[in-house]
Amino acid sequence: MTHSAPPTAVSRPLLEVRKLTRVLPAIVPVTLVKDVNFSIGSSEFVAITGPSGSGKSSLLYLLGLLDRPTEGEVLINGQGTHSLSKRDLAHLRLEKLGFVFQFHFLLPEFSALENVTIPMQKLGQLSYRQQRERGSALLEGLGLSEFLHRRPAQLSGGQRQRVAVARALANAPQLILADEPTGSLDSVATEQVFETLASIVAKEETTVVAVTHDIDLAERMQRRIHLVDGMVDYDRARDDLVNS
Ligand SMILES: Nc1ncnc2c1ncn2[C@@H]1O[C@H](COP(=O)(O)OP(=O)(O)OP(=O)(O)O)[C@@H](O)[C@H]1O
Repeated sequence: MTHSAPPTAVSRPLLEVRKLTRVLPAIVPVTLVKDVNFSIGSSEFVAITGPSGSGKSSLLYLLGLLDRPTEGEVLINGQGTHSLSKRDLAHLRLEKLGFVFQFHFLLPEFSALENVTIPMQKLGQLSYRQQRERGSALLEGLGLSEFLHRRPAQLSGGQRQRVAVARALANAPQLILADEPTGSLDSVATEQVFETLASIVAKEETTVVAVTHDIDLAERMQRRIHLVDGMVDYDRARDDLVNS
């Protein structure tokens, strides 16, 4: 049920989903996501919330083009994605999307800086020197200038997750998708990572969509899409923004 209108009507939204449905085939099919519709514009900070098993991660995987819907589609900058090949989807992900997961998934044998340059190497648009410069600037911008050459094991949990955020920003994505980005962190590191994501939205003109169980964090984001049983229960702007 929709309790109030989404905050912005955008003519050509960054991300749009129409009648998005994902059913797992089985003797008794499992519906992960059902008839989900919304649009998300630039520089939005959106929480996806809902009870355990409500389909939050499944929805995020569909938004990130890591899984394909059974029905409906995901549009990025107004372009449909359903007919793209695996290779085209991979390129679109590399160029337009950044991912942050609950666990950092940094490569342990590489330094923070090397981890951040990996997506740039894959995209192949910058020289080695440019990659190092951009990687250093991203890490410095996230308060990690002293840790460029440290390996993940030499960093705290919050520092590792901020390196993962810098890696997600490597190719200047329009959209960052985060699945429980603070789920494995203590309260101090949670605050650092949250502030990092908020600053990206404010400064980089990047949209962040984050699945979270943390209702206090969700209420500090600009918009909340709440799922129940794979469906949108409500999609609303933060109250103080609605009333401002
Ligand atoms: N591969 C699978 N096979 C069978 N059921 C699955 C599969 N993947 C997900 N599910 C089920 O689909 C539902 C939605 O899962 P999903 O992980 O998207 O929910 P969630 O809201 O992210 O949950 P949580 O908050 O616990 O991480 C759950 O009931 C889950 O058990």
